[in-house]
Amino acid sequence: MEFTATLCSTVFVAVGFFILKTVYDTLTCYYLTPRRIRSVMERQGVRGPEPQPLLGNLPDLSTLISHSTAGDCDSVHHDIVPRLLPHFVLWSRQYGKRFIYWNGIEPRMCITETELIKELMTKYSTKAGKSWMQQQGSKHFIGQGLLMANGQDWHHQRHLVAPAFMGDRLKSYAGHMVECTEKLLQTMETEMAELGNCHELEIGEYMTRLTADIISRTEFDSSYEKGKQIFHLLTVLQRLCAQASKHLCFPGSRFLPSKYNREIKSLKAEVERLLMEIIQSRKDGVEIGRGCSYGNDLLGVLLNQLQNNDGKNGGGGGSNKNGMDLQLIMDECKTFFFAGHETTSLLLTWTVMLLASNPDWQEKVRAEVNQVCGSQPPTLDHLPKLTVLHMVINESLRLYPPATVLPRMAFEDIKLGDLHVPKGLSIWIPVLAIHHSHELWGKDANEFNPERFSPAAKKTTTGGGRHFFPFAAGPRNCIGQSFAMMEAKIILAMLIAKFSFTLSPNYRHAPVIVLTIKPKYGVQVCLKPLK
Ligand code: HEM
Repeated sequence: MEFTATLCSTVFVAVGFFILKTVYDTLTCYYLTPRRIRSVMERQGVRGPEPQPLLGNLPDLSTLISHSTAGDCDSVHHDIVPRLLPHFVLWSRQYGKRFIYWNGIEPRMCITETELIKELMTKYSTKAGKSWMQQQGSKHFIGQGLLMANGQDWHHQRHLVAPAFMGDRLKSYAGHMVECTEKLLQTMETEMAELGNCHELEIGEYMTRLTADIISRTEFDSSYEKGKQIFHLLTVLQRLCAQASKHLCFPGSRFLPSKYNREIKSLKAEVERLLMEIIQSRKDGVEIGRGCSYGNDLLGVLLNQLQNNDGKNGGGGGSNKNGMDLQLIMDECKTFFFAGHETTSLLLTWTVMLLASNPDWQEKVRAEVNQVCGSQPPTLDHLPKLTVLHMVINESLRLYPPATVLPRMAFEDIKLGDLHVPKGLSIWIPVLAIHHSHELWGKDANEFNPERFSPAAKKTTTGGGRHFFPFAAGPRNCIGQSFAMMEAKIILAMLIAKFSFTLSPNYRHAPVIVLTIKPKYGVQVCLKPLK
């Protein structure tokens, strides 16, 4: 009897404690922390629009964006900040260069001062990183890979992955890039021969196909066909995850056996099963002595790195740890595909749009390619000599940076210039607005002028790369930057040597942001084969 009473009172106390803790955590997360952050920032003069309870400034933000992007642009111009970031334009005018707004319950401080941005990116690569909200949004299709990792995990992964993107390893991917581009150009030529000589096509579609092909080949080489199948499933999975807001969403709803959740779960399982098959067959090959290394593709480099790490850590590290690292390798494979193919495809698509509407620059690039490469595809020796092409690519990345904002959440209190940034505050860097700033780039900031990236312009106050962050900066910059630049140069050089192109009258200039900057209706160009 006494025992039962004691048990009841213990359970009662435990349940009471649990309820109190849940109430306290909810109150802290939804009310106390945001209030504390707000008052710390207000004391430093950083203010912003009044937030609504729980929703923050999301309703204002979505109204502003849906108005500004309701129609197409009235001409092909590049003054796109008021269209794509109308909230930035409005709030920076009202509250100054630094302001704070609320994405639901998450406070976000927007900063545009490039000195502060560089300090944040170089000094605080482990003390600031990806927020829980960002990680949740992408965990089904990229998991805990490099892009979403934080702190020491990020540091460990960066160390593991870096050799795959450096020196001779990086150079060895050029052959795949040329091969895949040749195949695509051949397809385009055949299609054009069937349809007559001047042929209109949506170039974005072709560029997406090409960059997906290249990343499948560089990641999986001999297992390339299976790689393509995996990436197809990943694309479906990513689209499905993007629909999350249309489905019933409350704490714990992801555990419900709904049709939506089941579909995500089964696609994810299929992707991981196929990836594991490729990894296992590489490991078997080495273990039975058929090969002495895991291969020269990206996956092979990761598996070799893992083996070297195991060797250094005293061999094996236990099956549990090894199992964990294999999961990490699968996550990295998914991350490279996600981070590496759409961004590059958009860079290529916007560059074609810019060159199609600036025929003089198209001609300059073509003359340079012909002079440097002759009638051959570009080689590694040619690439550094394609300086005009390099300037054009940079200008395209300035006007249409695929990653329009860079988010970083402070995991502890940090000092940024004169600002005290409290733990839990997200810092948002509006790359697009910085790249279009008249103050930083001069009066012609919204014009296409690749000259600003010429070696001579670097010496002027508005030229060069001081305010240029398409690949972020510091230790946590884009690991695939050199890969992407090499790929973009090879593809554009080969395309421009084969075809001349103009913008089709059917092209509607309507950039939109859906994670990255996309042309809403694609980019229709008329291609003409060159002799
Ligand atoms: C034009 C093409 C590309 C652009 C504009 C671009 C841009 C960026 C940016 C801005 C970041 C920083 C994101 C952040 O921290 O919030 C980033 C990170 C990253 N990118 Fe790229 N990227 C491109 C191509 C690639 C390619 C080709 C790959 C791989 C094959 C790649 C892999 C990654 C990875 C793994 C990260 C995470 C790095 C880390 O957190 O340490 N990217 N990229």
